Amino acid sequence: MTSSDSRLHGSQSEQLSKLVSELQSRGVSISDGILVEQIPGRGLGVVARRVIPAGERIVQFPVNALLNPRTVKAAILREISDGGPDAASSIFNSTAHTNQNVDVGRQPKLRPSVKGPTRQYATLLDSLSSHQVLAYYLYREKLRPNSGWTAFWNVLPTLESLSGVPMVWDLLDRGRKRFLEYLPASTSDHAARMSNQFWDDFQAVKDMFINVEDIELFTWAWLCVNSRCLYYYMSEARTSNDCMTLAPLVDFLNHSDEEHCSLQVSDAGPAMKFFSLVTTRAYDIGEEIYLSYGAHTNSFLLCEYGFTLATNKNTELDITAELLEILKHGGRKGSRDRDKRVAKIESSKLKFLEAHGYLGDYTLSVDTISYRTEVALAVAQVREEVCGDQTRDEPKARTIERSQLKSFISGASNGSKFKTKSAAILSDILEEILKKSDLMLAMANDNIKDDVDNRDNIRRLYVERKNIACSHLQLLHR
Ligand SMILES: C[S@@+](CC[C@H](N)C(=O)[O-])C[C@H]1O[C@@H](n2cnc3c(N)ncnc32)[C@H](O)[C@@H]1O
Repeated sequence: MTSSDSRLHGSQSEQLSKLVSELQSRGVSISDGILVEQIPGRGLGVVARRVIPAGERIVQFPVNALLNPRTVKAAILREISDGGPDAASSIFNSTAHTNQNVDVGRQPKLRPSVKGPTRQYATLLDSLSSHQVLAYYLYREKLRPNSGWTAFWNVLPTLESLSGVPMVWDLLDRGRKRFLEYLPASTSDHAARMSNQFWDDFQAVKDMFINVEDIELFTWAWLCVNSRCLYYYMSEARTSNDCMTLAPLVDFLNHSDEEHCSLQVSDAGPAMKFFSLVTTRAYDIGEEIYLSYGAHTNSFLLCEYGFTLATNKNTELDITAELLEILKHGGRKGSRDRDKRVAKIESSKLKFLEAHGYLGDYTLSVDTISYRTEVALAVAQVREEVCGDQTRDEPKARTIERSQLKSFISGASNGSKFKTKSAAILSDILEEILKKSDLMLAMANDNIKDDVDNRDNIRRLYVERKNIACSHLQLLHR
């Protein structure tokens, strides 16, 4: 692997060469067919410097050279066992041992290999999520002049170049907080969930370790982990969210909605386990090599990674906010048509949906309506009492309607009874979405003139919403 000096500024190119040497000294094999380049609009990326056939292993890591909870916890514990109690007190808060916030229930089985004085620290580390432990490790190592991974930290994006992520607009502002007002509701909900998770993680890390004060540095570390980790199964993981690994260099691959490469784990016996990046198609010289980060919509990509795709085959229109509004209040004030069609309802409809596992996540793809959405549309049109418990003296019509609804939810009927009204409610929602999208597009154009990248990302979200709304309106009015 070489770096293309012409397109990387001097020090970055030097750091990249150092990173490659560092990786090779850790047993990582890197194909001579790739180079890292600056790609307009995408930061650094990986490019083919010769023809690469499908099936070529372009990077191969011995698994102990990866940066994941298993390897970083082991590194911290090694430091403690080599340095004794002084080393432990230079890492852990003295209150961490007694901290009531440590959720004992979340601890996985202790690794039997961890014995003796480091065992209590292993227990503490195991109480953190993978994201927390990795973000802490990046935070800490970035500050250490003698870190074994300095060359890696030095080629990671700066916090400023991660500022496409809406969570950062809120956290650090820098004149961008106002962009949040232009996001569709489902995207701002996603950004808010991420912010909450970030603050929980920051608190958990501050509670456990000393010297975690610099919010900007922690934001950088947390976002690097969030946007660069790959899926890697570890038996001690509590959930798939814990299966996170950093694989320096592989993390320079940008995302495409097409599959171009795959990640493989091969096991050739003890101490011979490898994590590899393998091409799944051929590449010509100069072609960028991509990895699919998953079947993600632009809204998801923006929130988690800070970019959107000009064309994305994973499009989706999220109407959760609009439909919940109807389920809660029976539509907006002044929409007489809808008031006629949708019964006035209170939260019993939401309770009913929750009890049946259908509360929230209402989406449409270009040509299909998700089943969850169909169920919510059916619930939106029935009378409130239908969603309550059956009473002894209730009218027969209500009992029949409830059983029709339940039979649709359970899949025993096709819900044809609800179709006409569902179409009318959906049509209203989509017309509103078209109007609102036009308004937001105009406002984003007028008010975000100074930040073209963020403006264009926001614009794409509304263009996508409009396209799906139009396609469904055509289907509904056919
Ligand atoms: C795993 S890193 C990929 C390497 C990254 N470009 C860099 O310079 O380090 C993921 C980040 O790359 C950028 N990125 C990835 N795919 C992209 C794409 N298709 N278009 C624009 N930016 C992309 C986003 O900033 C994302 O958060």
